[in-house]
Amino acid sequence: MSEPSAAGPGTGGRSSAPSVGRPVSGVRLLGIAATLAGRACPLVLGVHTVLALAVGLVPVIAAWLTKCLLDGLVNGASRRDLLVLAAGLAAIGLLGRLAPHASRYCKAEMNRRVGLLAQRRLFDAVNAYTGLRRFEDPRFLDELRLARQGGGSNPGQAVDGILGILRSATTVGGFLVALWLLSPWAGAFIVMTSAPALVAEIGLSRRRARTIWRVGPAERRELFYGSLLSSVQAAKEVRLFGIGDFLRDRMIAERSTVNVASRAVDWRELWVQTALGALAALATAGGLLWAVGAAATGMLTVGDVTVFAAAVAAVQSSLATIAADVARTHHALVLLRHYVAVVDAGPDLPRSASPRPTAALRRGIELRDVWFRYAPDHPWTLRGVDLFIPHGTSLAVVGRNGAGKSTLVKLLCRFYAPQRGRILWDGVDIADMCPEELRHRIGAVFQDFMSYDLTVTENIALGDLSALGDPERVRAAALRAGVHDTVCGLPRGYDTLLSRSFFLESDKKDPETGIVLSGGQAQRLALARAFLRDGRDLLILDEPSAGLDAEAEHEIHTAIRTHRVGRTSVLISHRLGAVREADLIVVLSEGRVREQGTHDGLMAAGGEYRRLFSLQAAGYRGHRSDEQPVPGGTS
Ligand SMILES: Nc1ncnc2c1ncn2[C@@H]1O[C@H](COP(=O)(O)OP(=O)(O)OP(=O)(O)O)[C@@H](O)[C@H]1O
Repeated sequence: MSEPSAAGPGTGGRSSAPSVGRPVSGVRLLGIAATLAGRACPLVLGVHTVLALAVGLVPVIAAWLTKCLLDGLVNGASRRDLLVLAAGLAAIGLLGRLAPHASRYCKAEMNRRVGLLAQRRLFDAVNAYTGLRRFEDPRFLDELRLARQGGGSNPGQAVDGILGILRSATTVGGFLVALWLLSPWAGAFIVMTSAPALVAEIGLSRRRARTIWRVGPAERRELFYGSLLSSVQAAKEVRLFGIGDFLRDRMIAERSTVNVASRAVDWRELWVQTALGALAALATAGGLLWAVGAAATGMLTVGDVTVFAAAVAAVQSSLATIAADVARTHHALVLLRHYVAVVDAGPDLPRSASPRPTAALRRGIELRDVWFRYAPDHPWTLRGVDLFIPHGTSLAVVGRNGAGKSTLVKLLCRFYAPQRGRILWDGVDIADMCPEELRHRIGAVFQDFMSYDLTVTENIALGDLSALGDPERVRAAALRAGVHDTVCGLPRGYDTLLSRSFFLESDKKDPETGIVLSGGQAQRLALARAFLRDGRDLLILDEPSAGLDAEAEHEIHTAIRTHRVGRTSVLISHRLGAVREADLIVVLSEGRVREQGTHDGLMAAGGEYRRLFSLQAAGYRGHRSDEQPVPGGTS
């Protein structure tokens, strides 16, 4: 078959680079934040809103009652009226004292509940990505990092910011009405001198958000170098090669880049806010001079001057608070955009609108002219692979590093979609199936298998969660993978935690709090996890014995052979001795099927397989492969 010219004729468009959401307007973001808060805690949100209004009105009512009381005292009002005013002032004072505490509690509770819901939705969305592409896209990883950073708190902060604006706006509105009653010009003057703060703060907040996004890659690299310097996996090489200082310097260089950017924002904030503060102070002084002058000429009463002084201070501080809240809300909304981008990104692989059911495998799996590359600017990894894996047979895939073996099994699991060609499960394109159903029918050990910081039982049972409450099944899988005896020797057997990360300082020396397995032992656990998925239609084993000693490898391959009998399996291994009993051996080279057949057939054919096999066999015997070639099929 000829090489496809672009990323995608036919099915090609399926695996083009993922797009992460569309631009989202601020209003929509606000709506999303409010909806999250409304869903997570409607009652708390309601109470918080009422309290915001009440707290906003308290200073206005208090100032007006004070004015009435003072004017009443000066003008000789009745004792009863004065007492009513004093009682009103006391009640408002009490409300002013208590409401902020209740408001703070509501805010914290709202943040907790909204954060929980937002995190759940974020990871629901992440779990819904069926492919792997997004996790390899640096831009998406930045979005995800910022979404995780702010996803828990930003929706709540945005709503709280809006309530803060509502609270301050109530205060400003109330005092403006009061000022307007005293002198409309005074009100206008105060607003005009305070408004620039709003505009400036919004500008500053935009700049800060842009900076956070711009320094994202540098922060990621800093984290990467930092984790290398502190990870146990890297510690050996870091020390042996003496690269600690080199990595530290790179980490510091990244931090310095971030610091330069954030310092520039802080510096701008400093002088803008200083200028605004000076302007506000001048306006206050000017306003007070005018009020005192007006009182001296009898234009204002003593009470009026009190209201005016309170209003000037309150309007200025409330407008400054509004500016800060607008900035805070804007900042939270800008970061919320990353959360929404991840949540709204949609499927990363095309899904059939009406998926075909994935029935138990009967005939076999066929790859028909499969072409695949990881990105449009990458070379082809698979180039027109044609292959049939009959049901109930074992297929071994061999080939040199980078030949495309692991890629082939990743396509079988539909972690990626081929740009051209089809993979058929009993004649049905797996692209037309539900990926979850397809994967339910597959058991696998991947080359880069996982070790989880969980107990032994959990590490195995993750292969099939229904086994979590079934110790017998877990034990049987461990026995088959040859790790049962090791587990029995652990401090808490199958309940032993396979991590030293979660202990308290006081338990530091207690091995019962957790242990670390050797690489080979961990690999056996991964194998047990795959064996637990007994009865699945396809078993994939990508280098399942790479980390094992010779005896363990022999044992494991015997167990795998027994397990594979009558089952459809794909085994990738560089140890050719381990694959010779496969029903079909395929040699991949540069993304193409070079040879296929049984061990005997391929040895007799005298091609690449025979060359590789002879090379390994000679290596074991200690002489050169070209001195004594291995007789076909018998070595
Ligand atoms: N996630 C990825 N993104 C980009 N390129 C990749 C990715 N994974 C693999 N490749 C490239 O695809 C090619 C085939 O890789 P693959 O892992 O399939 O080879 P392999 O035959 O399994 O090799 P090995 O024997 O070393 O495990 C390599 O050139 C590799 O660099």
